[in-house]
Amino acid sequence: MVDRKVILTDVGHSFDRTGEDMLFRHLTMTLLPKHVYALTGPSGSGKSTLLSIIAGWVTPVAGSVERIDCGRVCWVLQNPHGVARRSAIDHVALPFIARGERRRTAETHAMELLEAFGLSSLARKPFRDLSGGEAQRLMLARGVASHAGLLLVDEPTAQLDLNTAATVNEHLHNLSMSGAIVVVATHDPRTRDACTDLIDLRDWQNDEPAHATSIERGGEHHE
Ligand SMILES: Nc1ncnc2c1ncn2[C@@H]1O[C@H](COP(=O)(O)OP(=O)(O)OP(=O)(O)O)[C@@H](O)[C@H]1O
Repeated sequence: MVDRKVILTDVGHSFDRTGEDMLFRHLTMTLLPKHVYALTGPSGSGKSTLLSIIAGWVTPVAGSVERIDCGRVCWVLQNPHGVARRSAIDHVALPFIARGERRRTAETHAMELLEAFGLSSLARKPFRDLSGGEAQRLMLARGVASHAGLLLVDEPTAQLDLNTAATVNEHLHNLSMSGAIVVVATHDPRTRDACTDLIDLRDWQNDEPAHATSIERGGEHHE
């Protein structure tokens, strides 16, 4: 875990076969644990694409990505998929059971996480009955349960009220402090401000190399 990092070197991507219409280019940075990276940019600028590149699911047309000691990669989608008939608690207990815990202990641990994410009253509800925001928080709880080393989150607070959004942001921070690398694609200024570092894709649309900036709590950011 000490050496966990993702190294992006001169990364660029285009879905255009000619490679002329690059979404971003020359993206060079190292992502580290204990940081929460806000990935911002206008709709269509390539945030989800960059998350897929960081996860290793898309190969960039330019540059390279090295994932060192990242362990389990967990992706929390905006509209996550679960097992329709399985209960919320089952979704979170499963990673504990997979690591050898007895069901009862796993359910106790899962319940603690459901409480932390404001979902304890929904524990026995089947996944198909959860709202979009509830389903997404459930998947974040599952990400924590599965000890993800690299957590990629798409718009975690878009569908949430202020208090729940603040709780989710706090958990993303806690997760990063426990040793995970967390990257959050977001349009929400509150979520951006709750992150430690900013990757604004608008900075990477030109030929000149840019860099990630760190964010001061309270909204201002500096280099
Ligand atoms: N598999 C694909 N093939 C072709 N074009 C794609 C593919 N995936 C995404 N694109 C295009 O690439 C661009 C970037 O898409 P992406 O989903 O990464 O943007 P985004 O910044 O996450 O957008 P939003 O904020 O709206 O979610 C868009 O124009 C999209 O249509």
